[in-house]
Amino acid sequence: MATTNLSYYDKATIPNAKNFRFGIVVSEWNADITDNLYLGAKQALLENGASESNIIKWDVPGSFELIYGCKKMIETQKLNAIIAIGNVIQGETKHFDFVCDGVTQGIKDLNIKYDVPIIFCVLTDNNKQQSLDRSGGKHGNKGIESAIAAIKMAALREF
Ligand SMILES: Nc1c(NC[C@H](O)[C@H](O)[C@H](O)CO)[nH]c(=O)[nH]c1=O
Ligand SMILES: CC(=O)[C@@H](O)COP(=O)(O)O
Repeated sequence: MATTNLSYYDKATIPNAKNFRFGIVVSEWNADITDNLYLGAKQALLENGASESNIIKWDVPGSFELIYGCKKMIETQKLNAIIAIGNVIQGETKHFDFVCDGVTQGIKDLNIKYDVPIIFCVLTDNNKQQSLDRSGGKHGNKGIESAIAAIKMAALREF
């Protein structure tokens, strides 16, 4: 089993985020899951020095819209890193595959095109329980993991 605890990190190894400005784009699909991912990410940013006023949150309808939301945020806001938050759960059809692949490729492309790191905080799960387990459940909160990645990448971007 590849899953590790998504929330554990050594605070002593994390750069201070006090001078960084973060964007968080959150999908409204499966909002009970994405809200917990967002709260985990925001709390981790604040615990590592970020100011509440330096965390900009936008909502989009679904994970596929994370692509445009992140693009627009980069083009209109002065940010050090962005966290893209979504939760895609397998349904009856292949739509899951296309949404997951589309948002993955889209966010990858934005990371190549622009000089603002976008962290992939999209849970792509077989069922709801897997989503619950990874948004504050037995496997931790991927929002926390993503916030730490955002801080580290914002620091790397300063080089
Ligand atoms: N089924 C899920 C979706 N589907 C909606 C798409 O993301 C998109 O909003 C729609 O195709 C219109 O462009 N989105 C999720 O985030 N999670 C799902 O489980
Ligand atoms: C993963 C999704 O996009 C979701 O809408 C799948 O629903 P379904 O495949 O049952 O239509």
